[in-house]
This record gives sequence, structure tokens and C-alpha cells, in this order.
Amino acid sequence: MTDTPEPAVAWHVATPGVLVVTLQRPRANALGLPIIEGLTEALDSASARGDIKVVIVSSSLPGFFAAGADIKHMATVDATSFTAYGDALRGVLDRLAGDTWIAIAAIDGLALGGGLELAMACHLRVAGNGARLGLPEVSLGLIPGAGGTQRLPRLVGRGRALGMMLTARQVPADEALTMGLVDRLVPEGTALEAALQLADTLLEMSLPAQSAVIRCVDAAFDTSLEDGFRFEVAQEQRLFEEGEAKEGITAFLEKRPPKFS
Ligand SMILES: CCCCCCCCCCCCC[C@H](O)CC(=O)SCCNC(=O)CCNC(=O)[C@H](O)C(C)(C)COP(=O)(O)OP(=O)(O)OC[C@H]1O[C@@H](n2cnc3c(N)ncnc32)[C@H](O)[C@@H]1OP(=O)(O)O
Repeated sequence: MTDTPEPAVAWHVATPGVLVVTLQRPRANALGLPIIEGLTEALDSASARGDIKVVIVSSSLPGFFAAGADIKHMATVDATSFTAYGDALRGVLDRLAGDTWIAIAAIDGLALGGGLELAMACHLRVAGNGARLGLPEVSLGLIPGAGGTQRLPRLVGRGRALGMMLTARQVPADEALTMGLVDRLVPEGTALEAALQLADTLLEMSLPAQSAVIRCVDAAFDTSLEDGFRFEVAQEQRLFEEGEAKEGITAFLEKRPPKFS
């Protein structure tokens, strides 16, 4: 009787409103089809539930968050499949990066190539002290093709992004914190625990308002300052009229915690 292999991705509701997605594809969480399909199913499950406010992406493999796109598989595909697989990977990362939820990457171990691109598609990143982050694609004759050339400079600035991508170097977690590539640095092996604590804080806030912040911040990189201000005002107005602002304001005046949906 052959044991059925463990799925490449597992997920569970850790606490109400918080979905933990666990990458568990030996030996390095290479982002092949099993992980792309697993991530897609996990996000489909979160969407279907309708009550998920925070998605945490973590790894159960010691020493690895994810080592990037599956190079072994890459060696076997033609250009058409390469593009198709790339589109599939970019598609699931774009879903993660959307405003439906707040996504946190809990990084212990190596986050390289597509693995770091996966982490950068998340809104926030928590890294354990031993983590190392890099985009080594130029060492393969490629570029970070799952959003890395666009998301990294937006996080750390042009100079640091070029320095990382042109040299393929791995950045230790403490340096990544000073660069703004990670948001919290925690003891090695505790990134998931810290991400769950961060999720508790996020859950106290209004998700419609947080989603509007995400839309405004993303707009800031794609529009003029003047148009960005206009977009911000429109979001603020909509939240005041239709959102949870009345509950938030009332709760403050009544000196009680707000009851957001
Ligand atoms: C559906 C997708 C299919 C893929 C084809 C199409 C892809 C389309 C992509 C388009 C979008 C681009 C996305 C992205 O930008 C591109 C990339 O991510 S390219 C890959 C970038 N990552 C790397 O270059 C890291 C490669 N790995 C390493 O440098 C080292 O393995 C390590 C991570 C530094 C660890 O080193 P060690 O501790 O010495 O361990 P090993 O090297 O022995 O590795 C252990 C074991 O894991 C295997 N492995 C490691 N990384 C990968 C990987 N990225 N893909 C596949 N397999 C990997 C390694 O081969 C070892 O396996 P074993 O030899 O024991 O069988």
C-alpha cells in the first residue's frame, strides 16, 4: 500500500479570520505546479469562506521558505510552457497581493527568487533571524519574472534593488529589516508565531478601511500626486458614507472597542 504523498501546500483556519497557508514541498519548496495549484486552491478556499481577513504564508520545511521557481521543471519545458507557468505563478501572486485580505509572509530560512517574489506579493513580511532573502535569477540567465523587478524597488528603493538583483546576493534578515524588505525581525524559527500575533492586531481594525489603504498605497506608485490625492479623498468619502467609520467613531466616543464586521 503506497502512502499518498503529502500535498505541496496545506492550509487551515488558525483563528477566526486567519488562514495559515503552509508550503511543504520537499526539499526546497520549489515553486512548481503543485505549489501553484495548492496556493490557488488555498486562496479559492479563503474566498469561498468569505470570513478570512488575514492570510499567512509559511513553510514547514526546515531552512527554506521557498527557493524559487522549480529549476528542475524549468529544464524540461519549452518557451510556451515557460510563459504559461510564469503566468500561472504571477496570477496567484497577484491574487495574494490584492485588497481582499491582508497577506503576511512568515519567513524562516531561505526566500529566494520566486520564493522572495511570493513574500513580496504579501503586504507584510515577518522574518526569523536566520532567514536570507535574494533574487538570484541573473545567475541563471533570467530575471525575477514573478513581479520581483517591480515590487523590490517599491519596497527598498532603486539602488538597493539593483544591488540585490545585479549581484544575486542573499540579504540576511537583519539587513532586510533595515532596508524595509521585512517589517518585523524575530528570533529564528518563530516567524509563524509572530505572524499570528501580528494578525491578532490586524483583526482589531476595519478590513474595509485597511483594503482602502492598500488601494491608495498601490495607486501612489501608478499615478500623479494630484490624482493620488483625489483617489485618497474618494476612498475616504466612501468609507465615511458606506464603511465602518460610524462604528469606529461611535465606539471611540463610547470608550469601547469597535465592533467591525
Ligand atoms: C510551474 C512552474 C514550473 C517551472 C517552470 C517555469 C517557470 C516559469 C517562471 C517564470 C517566472 C519567474 C519566477 C522566478 O523569478 C524565477 C526563479 O525563481 S528562478 C529560481 C531562483 N532560485 C534559485 O536560483 C535558488 C536555487 N537554489 C539554490 O541556490 C540552492 O539550492 C539553495 C537554495 C541556496 C540551497 O543550497 P543547499 O543548501 O546547498 O541545498 P541544495 O542546493 O542541495 O538544494 C537542496 C535540494 O533542493 C533543490 N532545489 C533547490 N532550489 C531549487 C529550485 N529553485 N528548483 C528546484 N529544485 C531546487 C536542489 O536541487 C536539491 O535537490 P536534490 O539535488 O537534493 O534533489
